[in-house]
Formats: sequence, C-alpha cells, structure tokens
Amino acid sequence: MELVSLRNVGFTYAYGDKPALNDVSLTIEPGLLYGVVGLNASGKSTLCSVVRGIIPHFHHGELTGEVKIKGRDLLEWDPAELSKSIGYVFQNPFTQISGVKDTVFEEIALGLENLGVDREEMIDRVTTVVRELGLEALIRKNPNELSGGQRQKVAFASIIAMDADFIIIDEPTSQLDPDASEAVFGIIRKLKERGKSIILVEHKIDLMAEYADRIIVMKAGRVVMEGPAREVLVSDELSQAGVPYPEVTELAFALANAGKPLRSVPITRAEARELVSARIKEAPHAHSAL
Ligand SMILES: Nc1ncnc2c1ncn2[C@@H]1O[C@H](COP(=O)(O)OP(=O)(O)OP(=O)(O)O)[C@@H](O)[C@H]1O
Repeated sequence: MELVSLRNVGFTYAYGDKPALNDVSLTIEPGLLYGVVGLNASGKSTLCSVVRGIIPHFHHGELTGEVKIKGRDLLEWDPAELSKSIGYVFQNPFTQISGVKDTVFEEIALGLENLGVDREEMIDRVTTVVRELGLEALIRKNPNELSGGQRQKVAFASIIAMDADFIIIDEPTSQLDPDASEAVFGIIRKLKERGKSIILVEHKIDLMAEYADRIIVMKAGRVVMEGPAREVLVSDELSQAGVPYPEVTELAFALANAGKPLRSVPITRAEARELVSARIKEAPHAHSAL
C-alpha cells in the first residue's frame, strides 16, 4: 500500500497571501528515501507539515484536495496517533526541544515516555542512539544551554530513539559543520538500511545524490518533477527550479559542452571516478582524454 498519497492538494496559511502548496499530486511508496529540493519558500516544509498532519491540525489555513496517510484520510487521523506513527525532525531545532526536561538524556527519552515504552528499554534505546550520534558529552547538560548544532543533533536523536517506520527530516544539517553533517548522514544511511521510509529536505544536493532513491522538485508551491534520483538530478526541470546540479554532474555537462562527453552523466563522486578512469583507459593518449 502507498504510504502517502496527495491528490490535487493546495494549502494557503491563515495569514498567507498566496498558496504555499498548489495542486500537488504525489505518491510516496514505503521503504524509500525521498529527497525534497527547491528554492527557499518553494513549499518544502509545508509539504512535510501536510504529510505529518501538522497541517491542518496545528497550522491553520485552507487545505484543499485529498491527503491519505497509510490509506486513511488525513482528517480522520487523531493528531496524537499520527505523531507516534511518523517521526519528524523539524527544520528549526529550537522548536523541537521540549523545554520541559532538565537533561539531554531525559529530552531524548521524552518521546519514548509518551509512547509508553518501559523504563529499561527506554534507557537502552537512548543509550544506543547517544552512542551512535556521539552525544555522550552532552547527556547531563540542560537542553536549553545547547548550541544550535547540538540542539539539532539532540532533536534528531529523539526521533531516532522513537524508531518510527516513517520519518520526515527537514534540513537536518542546516546548523551543522561538515563533520557533524557527515555523522548525521551516516545515521540516515543506517535508517535506510533498516528499511525506514524517509522524506528528507536538504539543500546540499551532493548529499541528496548520494542518499536519495527518488527526488521531488518543488517550485513556487508546485511539484514540478518527481522520479528516480538518477533521472531528476540530471534533468532540465531541476535547474529550471533554481536547484544546482551535483558537482560531478555539472563537470560532466562542462565536458560534454567541450565536445568530450563521458559515456553517461554521473551524479555521485564514485560514478564520476569510474567513468573518468574508463575514459582514461580507452584513450590512446591519457593526457588528452579529458
Ligand atoms: N506559518 C506561516 N504563515 C504564513 N505563511 C507561511 C508560514 N510558513 C510558511 N509560509 C509561507 O509559505 C511559503 C512556503 O514556505 P515553506 O517554509 O514551506 O518553504 P520551504 O521551501 O520549506 O522554504 P525554506 O527552504 O526556506 O525552508 C512561503 O511563501 C512562506 O513564506
């Protein structure tokens, strides 16, 4: 069964002057990682909020069209039940921290407490995720004293600990340095390997190329393309939506423009390395291959 289906969905915020989503039709299949890309204000977070039921349950406005989550109409879902069923890492980690817990350890455990998980299992799950994300040094700190990057990691840890089978992650690395971003993507890779269904909003297109199975491209509230990452990340629609190509894709296009196309257009570094080394082997004079 489809995990999510949207048919002709529109949404205008209560105080919005134009639709944040406009005639969006989309299907999300289970077990895949969907990357959502688009310029600022193109509707990515709003799309996540609809799928998570924050719209219309908490953010008010005019929702039109049909939204089904796990086969059931969004309006029939109890918001509390939906929040247990879908993990959501917000874009702004300041929104996510509860403010009611004194330590990071308790903060990460809060979601499990709400799910009614027993104490021993709770400690076990929190300890595991703390280790996975390298948060040992923070567990006794007050969540309110953390930096933006630290909060983002703690928010992420809380959701991973809840172990939902469907997770929405809105720009998890916006406050993180490159090393911490790598660590977070390492966790996303593990979630993928565990068969989780994931919707990920992320501006870093090279990371998307590495991790996403399918890509949703948004422009001015509309979905302008949805398809396999390999097709979308080399498409005209991507650049028409103002989204850059992956670095290696850009380089391959430059080579093609210079009359030296590679056999196919890579989207990841590993693919680019293979294509370039194949080209060097084929060329009679290695130095003129590229
Ligand atoms: N609470 C709100 N009330 C009114 N308008 C809003 C609200 N939240 C978002 N919007 C508007 O809805 C549109 C889509 O915003 P949204 O945050 O979904 O875009 P986005 O693609 O996630 O942007 P970003 O990459 O900057 O996070 C924008 O025009 C934005 O100003």
